[in-house]
Amino acid sequence: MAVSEVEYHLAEPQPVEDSELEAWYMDDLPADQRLPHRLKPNRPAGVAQLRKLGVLSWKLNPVQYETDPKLQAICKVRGYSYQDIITVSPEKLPAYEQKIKSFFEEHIHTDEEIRYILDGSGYFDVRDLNDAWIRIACKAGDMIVLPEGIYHRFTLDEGNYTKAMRLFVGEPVWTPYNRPQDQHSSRTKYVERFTAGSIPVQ
Ligand SMILES: CSCCC(=O)/C(O)=C/O
Ligand SMILES: [Fe+2]
Repeated sequence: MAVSEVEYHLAEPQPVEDSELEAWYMDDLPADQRLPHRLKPNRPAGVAQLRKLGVLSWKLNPVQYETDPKLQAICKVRGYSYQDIITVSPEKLPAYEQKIKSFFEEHIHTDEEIRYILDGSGYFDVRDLNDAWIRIACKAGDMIVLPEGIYHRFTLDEGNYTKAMRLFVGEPVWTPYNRPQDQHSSRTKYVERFTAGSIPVQ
């Protein structure tokens, strides 16, 4: 079905100037992965910077996720035809220890990673173009898209609980390809799209 102008408008990612998403450069101390790992002093990473890495974000109302016209417009415009809900917590996630370990292994995917936090919170870490870690704090209402080929990982924070919608174009493929993947076609495509001088693609 054709996308209307209203739907295009609703589906636009958060303008960088009024985004509430908080992100910062990480220290590399070997403490619990669920701690914030902020540098001292803190070095924030703005949404404008995340956009240059191809990371998109929206602020949605998680209370109305089943009927939200904005979420519906994003799905229509971007072709997200698949949705499911995952609860990440020691009590609710089968094979919790194994899964949490694999989420935190640095990896890429052959497609976008699209997550909408419905409840709780957690951290998505992404590598910037100089290979430094940026930690993105996601809480209820935050929807983010990590582009194909970006090195990333996920951890719960100290709240130990997140409930997230996973979205996908077509049949989902969750396979992580752990680093190093520098010759993988998804990685080389990412590097070509986002290295300095290139124009970020939405
Ligand atoms: C909050 S969803 C769990 C993390 C995940 O699905 C993933 O693929 C991390 O890279
Ligand atoms: Fe992932």
